[in-house]
Amino acid sequence: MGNFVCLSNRIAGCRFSIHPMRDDFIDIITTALKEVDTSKVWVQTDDVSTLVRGRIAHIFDVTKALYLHAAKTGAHVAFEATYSVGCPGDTAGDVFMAEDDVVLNKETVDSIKQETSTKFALYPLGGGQYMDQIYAQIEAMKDHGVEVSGTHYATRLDGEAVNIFNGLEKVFIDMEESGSSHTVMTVSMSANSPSTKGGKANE
Ligand SMILES: Cc1ncc(C[n+]2csc(CCO)c2C)c(N)n1
Repeated sequence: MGNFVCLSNRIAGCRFSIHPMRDDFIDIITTALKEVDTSKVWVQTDDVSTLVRGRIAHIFDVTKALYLHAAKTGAHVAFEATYSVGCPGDTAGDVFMAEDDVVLNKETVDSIKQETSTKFALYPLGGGQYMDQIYAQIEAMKDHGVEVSGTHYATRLDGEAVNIFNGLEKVFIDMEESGSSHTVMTVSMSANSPSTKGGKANE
């Protein structure tokens, strides 16, 4: 994301899966992986998920682009991701730390309109005031033009996927800048779902 300056050189990463609910799911996943420029992250895809590691700006740029390329096919797409920065048990390997925060996919991706339902949960690890940090970041998400609502164990975000990813990136940057030693965030997204938004499956 180009709008924020990432002050940290710490390794960030995201392990995520995209599940398109359509017969051509292989094509949707593999085409999205080819369409996205991943040259500023370390990337590894296997039969379960894809792992990207590098600077925060590129981790969000690449995951946002992959989600949007898959969702723009019109298929019902689910995205499950765990973002992490500053893991004390981490190794310095399996990473590509680009020389700058100049992102490679923003220009092609930020014009894609894609309404998206999201639930995210923030886990500031290793600090005492974790509930205050979580509440502050939920409040901050309201500055990104998305609808923010509470639910059990997560916060729901409804709006444009680009705004949601940008807001989540800002959450991560803020956590880094406030000195959090290790931050984890889980994200579930759904695009083009045939279900009623916010409706309960058992109703
Ligand atoms: C982002 C992401 N990476 C990997 C997979 C696992 N996966 C399931 S089907 C398929 C294509 C055929 O091999 C792959 C790679 C996923 N679902 N989403």
